[in-house]
Amino acid sequence: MSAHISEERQHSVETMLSQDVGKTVVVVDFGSQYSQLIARRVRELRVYSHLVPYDATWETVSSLNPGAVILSGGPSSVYEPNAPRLPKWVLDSGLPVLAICYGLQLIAHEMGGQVAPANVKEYGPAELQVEDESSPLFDGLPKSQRVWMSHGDSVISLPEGFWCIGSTVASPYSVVTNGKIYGLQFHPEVVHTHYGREIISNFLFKIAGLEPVWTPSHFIEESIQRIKDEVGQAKVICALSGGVDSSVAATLIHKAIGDRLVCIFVNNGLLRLNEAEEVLGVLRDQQHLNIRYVDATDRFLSALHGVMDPEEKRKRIGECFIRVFEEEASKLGEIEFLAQGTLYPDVIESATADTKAAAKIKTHHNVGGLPPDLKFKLLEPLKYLFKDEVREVGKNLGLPDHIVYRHPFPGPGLAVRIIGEVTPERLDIVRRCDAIVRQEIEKAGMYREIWQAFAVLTPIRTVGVMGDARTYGYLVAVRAVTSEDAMTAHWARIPHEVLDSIGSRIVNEVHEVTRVVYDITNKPPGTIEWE
Ligand SMILES: Nc1ncnc2c1ncn2[C@@H]1O[C@H](COP(=O)(O)OP(=O)(O)OP(=O)(O)O)[C@@H](O)[C@H]1O
Ligand SMILES: O=c1[nH]c(=O)c2[nH+]cn([C@@H]3O[C@H](COP(=O)(O)O)[C@@H](O)[C@H]3O)c2[nH]1
Ligand SMILES: NC(=O)CC[C@H](N)C(=O)O
Ligand SMILES: [Mg+2]
Repeated sequence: MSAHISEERQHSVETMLSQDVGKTVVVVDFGSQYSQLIARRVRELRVYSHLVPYDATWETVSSLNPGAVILSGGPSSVYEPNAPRLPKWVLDSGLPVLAICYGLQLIAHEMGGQVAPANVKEYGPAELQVEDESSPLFDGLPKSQRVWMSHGDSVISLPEGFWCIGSTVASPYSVVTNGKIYGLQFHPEVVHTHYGREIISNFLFKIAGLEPVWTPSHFIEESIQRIKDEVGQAKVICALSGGVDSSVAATLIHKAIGDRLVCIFVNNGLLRLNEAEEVLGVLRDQQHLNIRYVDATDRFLSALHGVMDPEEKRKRIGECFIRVFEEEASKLGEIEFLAQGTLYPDVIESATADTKAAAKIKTHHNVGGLPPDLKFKLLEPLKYLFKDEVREVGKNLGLPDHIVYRHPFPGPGLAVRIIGEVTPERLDIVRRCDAIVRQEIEKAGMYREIWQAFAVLTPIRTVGVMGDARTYGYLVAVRAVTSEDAMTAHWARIPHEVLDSIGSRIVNEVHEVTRVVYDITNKPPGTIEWE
């Protein structure tokens, strides 16, 4: 069933893309850490960009209305036996190609050149000398420029028909072309390459001849029209959490269909301190959305009774959400659509779920957690945006900053921040700890720079001493990360004084807790949430 859902979602995303946002730049992902970043850089230049795995078929790619191809870097070496190959469609399609790092090495290797381990491995900055100032790739750029390298292999001989247009001391073939394909040994997508943005821009506009038509406000107008067309005279319920994604989705849909939208905000008993009051205060009273508030605490907590396994928790929560939406819908007459604030990373994950490279990490309640007998059609107007792009749309829609910049909070809520069984007592403990973490982060003026900050309650008990007496209570972990899109994250370098006040406040104010630790795991290898 989930494979079926993912095909359907993939199909509808492709249909929408080809109609509304101009040509797409297809980024072929060979496993680089920066593949996502390449797609973002292209969109920052107002051209829509879509990431596909290296084994995507031409059928998939052609349905995206491609205007150019970018090959990403990657950890493999082209001469290794199982290294990812160049998809045949790349050359057959005749599309303009920008090949970065591993991408360049693949082009050289597969078109008759040679790649070998370099004498000097290059990680970090290098000075690029432009050899051909008349190349459109370097239009308007200086002859010498700082670029950023990260490679152990190098191209040592060029395929027929290629010539060199830029070099560094360690990499003579840093920039090569045959007039249609452009290869770069360095990474134009990282900010350390001083003219990276300009190089990508020259490729898009001067070489591939694309149009910069993809913008947030363009997106708003287009998607309002699209929602009107898709929904017709039907009614929609929107699953609204107060998070930025569903608030932006609901606002767009409200603009499109007015009162035929009813939002459902579910208190699942797994929310943060005062969350229900705050969300209703802002979205109902200030933004004038039509919101039904459903307190389904008992239903969720009894579904979670005795459940220890994280995946089982997520499945039960996903199911409870849908049952609540169904019950509410039945009170509202004929409801055809369920709207959700699903984002592009969810679509990528579901689209690649059945390829050999993708592993199931966890079931996001709004994607993999949907029951097979779902009777609504899904309406997901944000499903090809990243979080920071959604924030930009939100700002353009006039949503207040505290919604636009609100930290993400997962639908399964505090349930995935309690290791082991979820009980009312444990929820109360983790909720109070979480409030302290957030208050201290805000007080330190760090709210915006941090992606998410929260507390996790472990079932471990440890000994302490307070007022000369022995204590024995829970171990709480504090987690704070920085991230661009939650696909990767770093643990946040919070100043020791701030950690100190978080730690002492938790132990002093939440008596059930005797010890606080700080989580210093990046993603990967960790995930942001503990379950
Ligand atoms: N308590 C809730 N009540 C109703 N719908 C919810 C609730 N929690 C989550 N959802 C639905 O699930 C979707 C996914 O949740 P998710 O947390 O990823 O997004 P969000 O809450 O809108 O934004 P953010 O990621 O910033 O928290 C939401 O967009 C919303 O449609
Ligand atoms: O709506 C959601 N439903 C879920 O089931 C879910 N699981 C994780 N998250 C959020 O997604 C981001 C990435 O989280 P992980 O690194 O833990 O996978 C982080 O921002 C998490 O908070 C969820 N959001
Ligand atoms: N960043 C990359 O794409 C690296 C390519 C290849 N693995 C190398 O080390 O040269
Ligand atoms: Mg949320």
